[in-house]
Amino acid sequence: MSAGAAVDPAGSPGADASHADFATLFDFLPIGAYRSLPDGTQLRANPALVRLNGYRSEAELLAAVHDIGREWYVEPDRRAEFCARMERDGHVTGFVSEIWRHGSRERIWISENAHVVRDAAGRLLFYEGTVEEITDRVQAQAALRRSEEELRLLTAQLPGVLYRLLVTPSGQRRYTFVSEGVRELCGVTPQQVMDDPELPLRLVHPEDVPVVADHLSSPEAARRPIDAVFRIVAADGRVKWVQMSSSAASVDERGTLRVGVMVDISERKQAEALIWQQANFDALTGLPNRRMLRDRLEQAIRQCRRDGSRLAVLFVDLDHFKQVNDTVGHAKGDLLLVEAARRIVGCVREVDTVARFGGDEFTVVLGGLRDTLRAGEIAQHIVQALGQAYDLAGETAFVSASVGITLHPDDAHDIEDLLKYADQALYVAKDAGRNRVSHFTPELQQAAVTRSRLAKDLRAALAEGQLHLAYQPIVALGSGAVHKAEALLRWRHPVRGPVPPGDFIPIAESTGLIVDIGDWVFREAVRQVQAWRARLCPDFQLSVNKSPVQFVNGGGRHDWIALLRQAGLPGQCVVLEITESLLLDAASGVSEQLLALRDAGIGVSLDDFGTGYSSMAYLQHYDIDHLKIDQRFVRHLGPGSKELALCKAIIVMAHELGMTVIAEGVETAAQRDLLAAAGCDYGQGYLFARPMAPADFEAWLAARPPA
Ligand SMILES: Nc1nc2c(ncn2[C@@H]2O[C@H](COP(=O)(O)OP(=O)(O)OP(=O)(O)O)[C@@H](O)[C@H]2O)c(=O)[nH]1
Repeated sequence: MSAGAAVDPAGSPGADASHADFATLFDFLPIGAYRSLPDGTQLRANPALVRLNGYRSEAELLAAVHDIGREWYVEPDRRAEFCARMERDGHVTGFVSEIWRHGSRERIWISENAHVVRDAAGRLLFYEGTVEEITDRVQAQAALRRSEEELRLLTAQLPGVLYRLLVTPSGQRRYTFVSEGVRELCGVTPQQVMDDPELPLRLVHPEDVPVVADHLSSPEAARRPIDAVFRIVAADGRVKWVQMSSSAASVDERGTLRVGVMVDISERKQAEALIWQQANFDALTGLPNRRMLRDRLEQAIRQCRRDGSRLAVLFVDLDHFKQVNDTVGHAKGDLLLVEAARRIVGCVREVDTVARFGGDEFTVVLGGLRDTLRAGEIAQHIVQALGQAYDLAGETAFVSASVGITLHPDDAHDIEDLLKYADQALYVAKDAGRNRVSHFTPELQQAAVTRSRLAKDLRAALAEGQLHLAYQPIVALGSGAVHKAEALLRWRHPVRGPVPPGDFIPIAESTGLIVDIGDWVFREAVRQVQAWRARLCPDFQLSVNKSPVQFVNGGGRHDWIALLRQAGLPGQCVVLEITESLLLDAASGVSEQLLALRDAGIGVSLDDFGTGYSSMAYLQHYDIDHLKIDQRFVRHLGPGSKELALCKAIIVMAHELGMTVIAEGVETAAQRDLLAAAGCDYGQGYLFARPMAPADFEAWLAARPPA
């Protein structure tokens, strides 16, 4: 474009009709068209170009414009560039520049197409071209760029990756925005992803490709929302868990525009894995815990149903493990548990489950059993393995184990029953002396039901006055005098009648009821001894049994010594009968409690002597007043018998240690005479009398010849 009007724009006078046609086109073109000289002189401008420049007529424009190069382009260099290209190429296409709207000096954007027009001799005549105003387009693009930049800045600090993805109707994918977070998450740049839309797919962990591929399967799939969790392998090789959520933001003829976000959830996954591990496995031994055991057992039962095989559940419990803790300490106790777990695992196949059920109890599930005898063999093997010496950080310890076995489907079908029955079988193994294997039988279940009913009834028995004491005399063998008796607990069940003590006392002990019952027994005995001291003999003495359970937690709820004091009775009026097993328990403060009894003058009698551990060290260590020789020795007494030799030895030893001796279960005069001859102080048994109600006791005593 340039000033001046030297050249007739339509050509020489007499131009033909085709020129006139061109002139029409020129005038009505919706975009600007011009002719100018390389020096910037404007020759012609069509009405559209006149308007573009803010003039009313071509003449006005041509008169106003002098040098298009200097007057038009905002960047003066643009004209030089334009001319250089025209000279070099003979044309320019889509040449975009910012210019001044000539008439108003307003800045606008244009796009030019132009070419050089030469004469037949090749001499340059003029430039000819079109000008289209594209200000709106350029501004829209600039606005878009600005908003993209804003988006980039805004999202640069966000954890994870934000992206915009165009999926064309033919399924082609193009990322139109990827946030900076992709560097941190995937180790690639946003530009790399935008240049190579397949790159993100190549980062998906090979095993998780199906998770993602499903969403790419079709253009329809591209419109569905995605919420997927999968792994990626970042550019540096690190595997990360990511969660990707994306949905279609718009759908038009260009395709589906999706917006999405992908965040790193590796830490959450790790925490979940840890929580799962802690929820399902035992921290000490690493074995499945009770909860996981249930899952495994469920699976094993399903397998049995499918293939008709059987399974065995083994409850393995260490014997007297409490003593191990008490002797070597809890930390070494832990080492033993870990080693025990290892040994049990070593006894079974890899497909079997070994779980820690709790404390010192393990559960083994042997699946796919064809031969159920195998379960017993494995159980024996476990007992044997656990019975070997343990090296606990330099200290050697021994422990035995008991095992209860139950079978599916033979004994039970569901998990609850299987676990319950295995526990019942274990109870039997423990009861029979430990260090052994016991199988569940239906009778066990019956016995367990009876036990649980009795436990329920026993709670009511105390409140409802169903308990009472029977008294068995303890006779001085030398003189025949009776100044002592043992108070024995009896239960008359309203429906069952008398329940043997051997049936209900273990229940009272295992349920803790023995503490309340024991207190009642003591008070009742004190009341009785007070009465008999007044009526029968001023130094009458009653023995009362005290179970080891009553020594736990400081010895029960009531202070027996204070009770005696309140009754105005001396400690000497009662003797507490304890068992040897109590003395094994060094940790329960037994020693202190026994000392307190002695200080109060209450005698202590060691019951069933000779049947348990019978360690001489206990006799030396504790203050024991009386030894009761167990009836098993007395029953087989005969002249020259081993039992007689043992009784004699016990009597001599006890006397040497300052104790008196009472023989239990004396049933015949011969036994009485042998014991008396051996120096035994007292005898108790059916020969003299059975346990009796107080009135019967008094009548019996009254009927005896005086000592
Ligand atoms: N060292 C250690 N001891 C534990 C752990 N869990 C439980 N125990 C102890 O294990 C003992 C389990 O006692 P029980 O099974 O009731 O009794 P026991 O002494 O083994 O005797 P029986 O089972 O009747 O033969 C208790 O003394 C618990 O304190 C543990 O994680 N570590």
